[in-house]
Amino acid sequence: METLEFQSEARQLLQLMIHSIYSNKDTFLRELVSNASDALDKLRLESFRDKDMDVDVDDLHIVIESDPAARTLTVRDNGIGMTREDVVRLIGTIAKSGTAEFLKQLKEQQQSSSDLIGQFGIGFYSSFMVADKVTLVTRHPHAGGVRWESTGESTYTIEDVEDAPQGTSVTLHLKPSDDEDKLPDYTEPAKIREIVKRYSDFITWPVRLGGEDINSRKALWARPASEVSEEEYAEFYRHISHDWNAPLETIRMQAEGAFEYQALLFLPAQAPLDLFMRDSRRGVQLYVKRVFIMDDCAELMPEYLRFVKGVVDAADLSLNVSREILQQDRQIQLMRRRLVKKVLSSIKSLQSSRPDDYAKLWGEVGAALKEGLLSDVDNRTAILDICSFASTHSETELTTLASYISRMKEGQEHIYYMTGDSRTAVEHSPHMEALRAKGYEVLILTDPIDEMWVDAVPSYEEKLFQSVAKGQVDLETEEEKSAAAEKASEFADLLTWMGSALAEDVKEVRLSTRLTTSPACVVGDDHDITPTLEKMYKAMGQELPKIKRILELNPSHPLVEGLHKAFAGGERESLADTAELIYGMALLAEGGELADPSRFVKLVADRVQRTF
Ligand SMILES: Nc1ncnc2c1ncn2[C@@H]1O[C@H](COP(=O)(O)OP(=O)(O)OP(=O)(O)O)[C@@H](O)[C@H]1O
Repeated sequence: METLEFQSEARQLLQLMIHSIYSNKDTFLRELVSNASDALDKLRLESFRDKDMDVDVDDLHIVIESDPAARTLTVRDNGIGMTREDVVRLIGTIAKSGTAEFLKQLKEQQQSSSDLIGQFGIGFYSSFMVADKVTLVTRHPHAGGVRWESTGESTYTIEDVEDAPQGTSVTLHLKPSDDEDKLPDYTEPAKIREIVKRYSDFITWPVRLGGEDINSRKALWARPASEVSEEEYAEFYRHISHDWNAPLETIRMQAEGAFEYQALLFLPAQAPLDLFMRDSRRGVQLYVKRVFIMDDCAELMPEYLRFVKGVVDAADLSLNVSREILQQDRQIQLMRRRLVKKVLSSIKSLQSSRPDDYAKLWGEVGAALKEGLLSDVDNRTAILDICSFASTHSETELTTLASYISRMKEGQEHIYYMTGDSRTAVEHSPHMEALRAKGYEVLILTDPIDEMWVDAVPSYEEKLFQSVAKGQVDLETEEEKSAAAEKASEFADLLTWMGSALAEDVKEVRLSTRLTTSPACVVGDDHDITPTLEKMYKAMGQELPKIKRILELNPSHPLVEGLHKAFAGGERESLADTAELIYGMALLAEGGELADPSRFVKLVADRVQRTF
């Protein structure tokens, strides 16, 4: 027998379970039954793939046994089981992405830890909410038996056993029942039956207690919608999503005819913790005629809809279907197209019928949805329809593009936006001045993905998207235009000189029509990438050639007027420093970074000194 230590994250989670703050302790049984059901799915699948595997798959089931005298409860399955290595890896450590983040959040907000536990899904470890010792005996078809035991403290024991049956049994040595601590007597058959009915009724495998099947095993998606209760949907959602919250919306679909399928999909009330982590995700499961085939079926749901959970049951596929076959199957592609349209249209109807729920969903998964603007060109308009953005129209409320357009000023041709790191940075950026002065509304885009899609999506409802930090701002009247032309010729020499003084950093210096109070700002050409995007590329390790933008000066700002005068008076040497200072200030004003901050500070210090 060997005694091993739990990995430190695992130990922390176990402590959390032992001193559980989660009030609904019944859920431990759901987790064990759910794991057993997964193990049975896996064994059946393996037996399809590996014809030589010598296991009996005719009577796959889950058995629950209780012993009131010994105060034990056992959940046993004859599924895939685990090898010794599996046990050490799967039960002794937590490889799940997001664990570290989860534990951090938990430390930060002790209050709502039960919600967080729910979101993370603690699976097997939840046994320690109700047991002071857990024994697991398991055997994988290709390996010998293993016995694992722990009290949930820092260590566990593991040993080989001779005569373990195929599959896994988990025996809980229950803590004494205690009404005050909301710990019922889990050895009582009525209690067990009630929990299984409530949480696991739809499990496709029989769950047996005292020789009797206690779950109805009816696939929810095969039952008439009118007969399935909200609560049943919610439990099923929890089973497949490992989210302990109820779903925000349930979507059902059915197609008859040449290619028959049924789909039961869910939109989450809370984003999965791993939404923006690339490795671990569980999306839509594929079933064929009620038989589980695979998890996370990428062929059924595009990546940007990875928060959609659920089941698709296709009648006309082979049970042996592989990812390769799915990828090439035209019917699957058609089906996926319809599923995507259905999800997008469901979100759209949520938007009009339950705006608060829509807003909640958008807050949770909007940033993922926007990825679709880049990857799903066919549905671009449908995605734009359901997008919401912060805007200068309201401090707190988001706006849809349709309502932006409804507020557009007479003669306004563009949907103005500005990207940046934060709302404050965008609002205070000099680029906004003229638009604010003229009363135009500007969308404030601060998600990293915004930097990308704005370059790819030209318009919405025939209105072009226009960055306020790029290109020239349109002038409205003839007077404005001729006044600007006059100023430009007045400043021409200064601009040329400054252009060459700053040639390392900018490609042009020109007068601005967008500034009212700032002396200067830096703008891009229409097709230049923005500084934020440049930063993102750098963070991903991509070296880009130096991007030079355009420095715009505000000719009515006293600083620029003074510069103009000094230049006309023949001053050059100290003006080179001034030019550099103005460029640096423009960068800082938009929340950008200076190439050489210490040099900038020195120039400022020099100037300030001279004022004493
Ligand atoms: N009855 C079982 N038979 C075979 N393997 C099992 C069984 N129970 C657990 N396992 C293995 O141990 C792993 C960890 O289980 P655990 O319940 O902690 O997490 P999970 O089911 O993967 O996810 P979640 O925490 O979201 O429920 C499982 O993924 C599975 O591989």
